Formats: sequence, structure tokens, C-alpha cells
Amino acid sequence: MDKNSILVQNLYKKFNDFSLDHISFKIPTGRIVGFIGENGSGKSTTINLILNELKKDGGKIKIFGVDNTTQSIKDNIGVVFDECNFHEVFTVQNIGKMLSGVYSSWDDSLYLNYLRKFNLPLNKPIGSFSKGMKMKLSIICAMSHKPKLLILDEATTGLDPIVREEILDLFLEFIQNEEHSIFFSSHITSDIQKIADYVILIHQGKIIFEEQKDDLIYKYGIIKCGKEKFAEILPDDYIIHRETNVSMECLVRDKNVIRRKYKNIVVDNATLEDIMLFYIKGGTQ
Ligand SMILES: Nc1ncnc2c1ncn2[C@@H]1O[C@H](COP(=O)(O)OP(=O)(O)OP(=O)(O)O)[C@@H](O)[C@H]1O
Repeated sequence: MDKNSILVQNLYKKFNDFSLDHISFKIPTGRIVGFIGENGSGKSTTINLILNELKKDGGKIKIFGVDNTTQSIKDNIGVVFDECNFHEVFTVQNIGKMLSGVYSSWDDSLYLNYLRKFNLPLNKPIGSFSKGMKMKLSIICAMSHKPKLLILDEATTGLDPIVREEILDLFLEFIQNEEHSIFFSSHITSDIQKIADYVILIHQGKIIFEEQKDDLIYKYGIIKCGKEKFAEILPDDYIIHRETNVSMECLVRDKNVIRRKYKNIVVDNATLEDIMLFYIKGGTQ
């Protein structure tokens, strides 16, 4: 078994006014990787290149160790976008029948189990479903041909916290099999914070970091202090600083080291959202 489900090396794509700038990262097998970044940062472009829906201008993409243009890997991938693309007149039953003809590995009893678990009616047209029901259906369909890799582009966007929680639990259940992996783009950093093992931040077509989530959450911290105290902090001890109307704020890589070194300075915990905003809205590095 290849130790990476996805390996992206030096990937380059040029549009008129945007380029994905020679990005490299990996999705280790058995892990959930969250892909975060502001609108227009290049998340969907990256996902479409991985799925070979877009043609790359440079670099390499390997899925399960083979080139991503190889047809045979498709059966092992389940894909969910932020919209349900099934025709509104279809019922869940119609869709199951159709997909069983598309995927040789389609598992009808697994599909029915998921439908029951999420209380989706078998005989109602999809047009009568709420957004949450449609999204659940898309995810169930992506999982019922027993893929090893799930690729999700904003799959929990626009859903209420209860439906999101149910879906996140389903992803955690999926990943119990150590041959499975998930690559999951989202604006909702709290979802990524809940379930991801690794986090990749993309900004203006460049990868800013690829880190273990626990390092981000348990090690990173934020100093908030006045300008006088800020003058005592050595620039090597923080990653980025910014000035607000009333104080200085610094993002630090290891809050415990900083707490030991500067006893009279308060270092708060940082959420994934705090860290993302620091890198994107910046300050001075
Ligand atoms: N087919 C295309 N032709 C030209 N430009 C494109 C094309 N697809 C995407 N872009 C541009 O590439 C940039 C990145 O878009 P992309 O959809 O990858 O961002 P994103 O991070 O997924 O954003 P969002 O979070 O809003 O979905 C944008 O500036 C977009 O206008």
C-alpha cells in the first residue's frame, strides 16, 4: 500500500489573472487532511486538477502511487462538491439504480443502510429535499461504491451545525479503516479543527503551510500586549505580528516556550481560524 493517497508535486496552473503556483503537498493514507483558504485562493482549482477535470500546466499528481490521469483509479475515489448534481425528479431509489450501473463496486445494502441512518425517504423526488438532505445524499452516493479516498469540496458549507456534526461523524467512521483517506476543503475552520489530522493553508495560489492539526492547536499561540511589552519580544520569537488600535498581537509557534521565556507576557491559545487570519490578513512576518 502506498503511504500517500495523493501526492502533489510542483503543480502549476495558469489562468488569465490567477496561477496555482508550483504547489506541493501530500495526503497520507489513513488520515484526514483539511484544505483551508479564503475565497479564490485556489482550493477548487487544486481539487479539479487532482480529479483530472482540469488540465495542469506543470507538475505531477499521483493518486495511490499512479498518475492521476489513469482511469482505473476513479473507482477508488468518492467525490462530493458543494452542490447536489442529481436531477430534481429522480428519487433516491432511481439514483441507486443508476449508480449501480456506473460503479462495479457499488454496494446496494450499504447505500440502503446509509439512507436509513440519515432518514432519507426512498420514493420522494430529490426536488423536495432540503439542502441538508441533498448534501447527505451526495455524500452517501460518494461512499456507497466503497472508495478508499474521499475528496470533498466545501461539502459542509451552508449546512446547519446538527447536519454538519452528523456528516463529520460519518467521515470519522469512514476513516476507521486505515486504508481510507479524506481530503476536505472548507471555509468552516471549526469543522476542519474537529476532524482533520493535517491542515494545509493555501493563499493566492501558494501553500502557506502544511502542518499537523495538533501542532497548530496545541502549540501555536497569540501574544496580546501593549507596545512597550512588545518591544521586549525578540523578532525570532514570533512568526507574524500586527498592530491593532489598542495593542500588538503576535502569532507564536510554541506558546509554552514563549510563556517560559517571557514570564510577564500573556500568551492565549489560537484557533485554526485565528491562525488562518494571521497568515492571510498578515501583519509583518
Ligand atoms: N476556468 C477558469 N478560468 C479562469 N479563471 C479561473 C477558472 N477557474 C478558477 N479561476 C480563477 O482561479 C482563482 C481560484 O479559484 P478557485 O475556485 O480555485 O478558488 P477557491 O479557493 O476554491 O475559492 P472558493 O472558496 O470561493 O470556492 C479565482 O481567481 C478564479 O477566478
